[in-house]
Amino acid sequence: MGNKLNLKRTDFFTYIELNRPEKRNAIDYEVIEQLHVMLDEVKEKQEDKCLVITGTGEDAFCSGGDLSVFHELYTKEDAYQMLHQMSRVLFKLYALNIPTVALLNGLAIGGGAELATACDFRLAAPQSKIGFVQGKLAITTGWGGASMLMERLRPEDAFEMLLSCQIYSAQQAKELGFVQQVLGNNDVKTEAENHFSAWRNVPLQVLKAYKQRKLDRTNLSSLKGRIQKEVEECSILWETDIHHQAVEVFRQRKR
Ligand SMILES: CC[C@@H](C(=O)O)C(=O)SCCNC(=O)CCNC(=O)[C@H](O)C(C)(C)COP(=O)(O)OP(=O)(O)OC[C@H]1O[C@@H](n2cnc3c(N)ncnc32)[C@H](O)[C@@H]1OP(=O)(O)O
Repeated sequence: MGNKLNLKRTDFFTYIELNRPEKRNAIDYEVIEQLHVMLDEVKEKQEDKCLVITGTGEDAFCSGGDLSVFHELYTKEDAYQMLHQMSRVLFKLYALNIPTVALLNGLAIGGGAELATACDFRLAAPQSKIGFVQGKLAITTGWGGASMLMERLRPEDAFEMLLSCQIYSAQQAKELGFVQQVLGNNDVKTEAENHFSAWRNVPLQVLKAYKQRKLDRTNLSSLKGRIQKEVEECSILWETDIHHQAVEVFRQRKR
């Protein structure tokens, strides 16, 4: 079996690619652990200029937590451990010292939408769809995505996206300000690299300085506290029968 995550570098872009297309790039424990390691590597490596998070294939960017594994988490204490670990990954990504891009090559669902929210920019292939569907599973965003979404969008639009649990087209997500650009039909990485071509000539120290100015707009310790509350709230909901039943419906749907 291949790697569940790939780290690749071109002359300008550093890619972290989720590589579990058979599970719509769902995130399990190993992926969480590898994301921690890779983000530390990117932060410490002095030459990386722009981090792009994407998924393998054309179906999915990321379908959120791996329900074939996480359905075994039954109590709030069990759920907390996993949710807390992944919320730390997303905070690390949010606060990374270089610009970050979520390249939506397909569906970004549940925790996949949270992962996209942690990035500075979201570019979407035309077939992409985005949904904070957690409410349909009788939980809330458990990785800190709601707090980050409130920072990224007008609070009313963020609130609407979260409450509706709706799956939005790339174009609808652009209208809400979640997606900055819907890409054309060519290879998604080529499209994204063309979109950011003007950045190539900008010195790394300038890119890093502007990223810092962007981060300065957010009180990061306050954001961390809000994310912590989100993790705790989701852990409590995770324990309920209604959540376990909803996950079971998903797991049994093809049997
Ligand atoms: C845990 C944290 C929490 C958070 O904080 O946000 C979450 O992320 S909860 C998880 C939220 N995600 C979901 O509820 C998505 C569940 N998946 C789907 O709704 C659909 O699979 C899809 C993503 C809309 C794609 O639909 P479709 O294109 O029709 O493909 P399939 O449904 O046939 O899926 C193909 C294959 O992938 C497996 N799969 C998909 N998503 C997950 C997942 N999240 N976890 C584990 N496995 C997943 C799916 O089971 C299929 O495999 P087979 O059954 O073996 O064919």
